Amino acid sequence: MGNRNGLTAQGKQPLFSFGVITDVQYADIPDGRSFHGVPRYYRNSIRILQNAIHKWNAHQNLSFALHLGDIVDGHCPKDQSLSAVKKVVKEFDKFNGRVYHMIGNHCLYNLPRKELLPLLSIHSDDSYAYYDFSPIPEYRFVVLDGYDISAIGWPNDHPHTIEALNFLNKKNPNVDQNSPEGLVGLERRFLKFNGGIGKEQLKWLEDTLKDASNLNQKVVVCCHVPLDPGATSREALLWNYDEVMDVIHRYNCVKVCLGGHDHEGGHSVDSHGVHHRVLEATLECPPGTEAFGYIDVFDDRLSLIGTDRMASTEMIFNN
Ligand SMILES: Nc1ccn([C@@H]2O[C@H](COP(=O)(O)OP(=O)(O)OC[C@H](O)CO)[C@@H](O)[C@H]2O)c(=O)n1
Repeated sequence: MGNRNGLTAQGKQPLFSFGVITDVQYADIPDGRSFHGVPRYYRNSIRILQNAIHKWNAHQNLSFALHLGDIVDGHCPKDQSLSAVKKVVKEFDKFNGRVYHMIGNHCLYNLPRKELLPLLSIHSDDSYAYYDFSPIPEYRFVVLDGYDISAIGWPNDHPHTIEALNFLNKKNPNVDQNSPEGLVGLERRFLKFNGGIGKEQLKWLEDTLKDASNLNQKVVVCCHVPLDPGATSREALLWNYDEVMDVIHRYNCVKVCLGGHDHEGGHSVDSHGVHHRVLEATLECPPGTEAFGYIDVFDDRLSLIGTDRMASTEMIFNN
């Protein structure tokens, strides 16, 4: 990975670079399949993570790494959830740099937020999992909590569980609300394994983007659940992706949105020129294949250098 003098093929030095991987979804169980029959390799995924970290460390110039969510799988036996999360975190700890996590539905099938967030080094008094950081003054990363309004992860009597269940009951009449049967077009996103961004978080996002604009920072928004229908299947889209994108489009500072959750991955450029890159999942890589990468950051583009099943992607900003 990388080249001898740190220059890219275009001959320019990146401002900084960072590692990316998503949907490790580890569990110490035999291989299985998704609901739709796609093979899933629960044990192999941690081997891919080990290889990713080996390559990231060999690169020697990655400032940090991002895991876009779903650290363990929902099929992990519940008496092993804690040890499984700790085992994957221990692997991430071997990376010579900070790792930023976000939460996915499978994390929340295993552990309640209160237990999960400290393990992922997401420090929050109220169990919300949104935060931002700035690796260099010119760039800011905004990490969204896509399960803020969610039927999974909060205590049953939490206002956000109640809001999510009321919302789902209006939008999805199926007995199994993980099923999109009968839902049409973009309404197929109203599934229990997705979630939404609540009012407070939307306000925080708006304030953060305002601040970033004042500081002349470029912003990368990260969320486990994708934000643009062009980059994902309709069934994997954030419930209120439209409200979130309305906020994002009010500011010119957001250049790229990164996501996970939709295991095949995807890339789109939306009506405002924002790139959406949904990353290919580790879990569905057959043994002998892999999916991870690193991103070189420039003032005018992000350049994803993918390994194997993670496609390389040039994300050039429109202004
Ligand atoms: N039609 C369906 C689809 C899924 N389920 C069940 O819902 C749970 C979550 O599904 P899963 O595919 O494991 O979710 P991922 O987060 O790994 O992937 C997201 C998708 O790629 C988005 O399209 C699980 O228990 C399924 O069995 C269901 O009941 N009915």
